[in-house]
Amino acid sequence: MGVRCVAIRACGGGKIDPGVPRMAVHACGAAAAVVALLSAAIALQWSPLHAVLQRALSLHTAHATKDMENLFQLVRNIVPALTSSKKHKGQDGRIGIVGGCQEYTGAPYFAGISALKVGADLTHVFCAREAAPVIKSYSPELIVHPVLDSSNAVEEVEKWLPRLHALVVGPGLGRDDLLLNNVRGILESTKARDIPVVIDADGLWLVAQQPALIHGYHKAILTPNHVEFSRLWEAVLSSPMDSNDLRGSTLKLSQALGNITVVQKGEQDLISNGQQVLVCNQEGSSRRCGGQGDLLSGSLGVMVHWALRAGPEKTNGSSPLLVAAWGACTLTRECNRQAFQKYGRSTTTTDMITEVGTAFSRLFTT
Ligand SMILES: NC(=O)C1=CN([C@@H]2O[C@H](COP(=O)(O)OP(=O)(O)OC[C@H]3O[C@@H](n4cnc5c(N)ncnc54)[C@H](O)[C@@H]3O)[C@@H](O)[C@H]2O)[C@@H](O)CC1
Ligand SMILES: Nc1ncnc2c1ncn2[C@@H]1O[C@H](COP(=O)(O)OP(=O)(O)OP(=O)(O)O)[C@@H](O)[C@H]1O
Ligand SMILES: [Mg+2]
Repeated sequence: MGVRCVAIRACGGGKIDPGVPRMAVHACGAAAAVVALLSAAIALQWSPLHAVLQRALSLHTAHATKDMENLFQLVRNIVPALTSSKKHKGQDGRIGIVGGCQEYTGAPYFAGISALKVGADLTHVFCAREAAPVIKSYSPELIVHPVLDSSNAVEEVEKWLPRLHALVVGPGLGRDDLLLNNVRGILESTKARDIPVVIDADGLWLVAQQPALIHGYHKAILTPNHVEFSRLWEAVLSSPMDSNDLRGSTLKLSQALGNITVVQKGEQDLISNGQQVLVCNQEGSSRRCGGQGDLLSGSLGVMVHWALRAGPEKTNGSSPLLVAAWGACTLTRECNRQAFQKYGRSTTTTDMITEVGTAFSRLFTT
């Protein structure tokens, strides 16, 4: 806005004319714009308006900084301490990942290993038969169940559900009808047991086909990327999306889905439960390799368990799901930043996962 006013001044007028076309403004020339920028800066520096703006901006910055500090503290509050000798295996998280098919084996691996690296004790991957040996070969850390395309898939997963603290549904699931139908049954069972669920990737495809499946389930978090968000919007809202108001859109989508938590990933991650919107703009990088969303959904699976277990005193009355989502977004972006510093253009999601430990300590360990 400031630059635009300045450029209009350079055209000879002292008044701001909102009707001046941008092209006309640009035609004034770069040199004039530079002179104008300098003179406007000097003029503003001396005006009382400058003082008011300065104060408003610093107040805004102070509030934003304070909010940010608070959010970091809330995430720290939910992280389980590693000081007790009375811990048993599984206590800090038994997380299920539902995904993995013939085409996609990397995504469920990324989600599962990220959950472990963040601090879960056990990760179970429920995938299609063909994907299982491949996923197992990536890592001995994951427990892999080749059940998702079997005729009794829902029963097979139900056997494990009572032992799981959270489910991440969708990474590398694909869009095969048989698999999607089984996942529908698994989601119904998960809701009936009140288990928190993170829905990502092709799990969101399923939700876009059948929003009622998740509508109003308060332990659900959806993590759409840009395209997945638009798809969900079209499925549940009749009005066109305002792409200039992404915060408002995230809030509205959450409301339309019965106030479930929505994380719209992008240049900034926008997180809403239909009542408030949190923004995560932790520095990342411009490297947009595939799999970063899987790192996010796997991390979120653990953090949502921690946040719900910690209870509202630890999150200071804020929604535990919002706190968990903000924590997982911040962590993912920090992993991206750290990996990019080391590997630049060749950064891949595997490099980001290597950074989870140091990124987590840097952000959330006091
Ligand atoms: N190594 C693997 O196995 C991976 C598998 N993946 C899986 O691949 C399947 C399809 O996932 P997709 O994310 O491709 O979903 P879609 O098939 O819905 O495609 C989304 C498309 O949108 C594009 N896109 C994303 N963000 C955008 C933005 N801000 N602006 C414009 N375009 C944008 C992407 O390039 C992609 O082509 C899922 O099952 C997913 O989990 C991915 O997670 C990536 C890694
Ligand atoms: N333009 C951007 N600038 C900075 N960070 C971004 C940008 N777009 C996405 N991210 C970050 O990358 C992470 C994954 O988001 P992305 O949109 O790539 O998910 P995705 O498409 O589902 O990924 P995946 O390839 O795993 O399916 C999020 O933490 C998000 O904050
Ligand atoms: Mg994705």
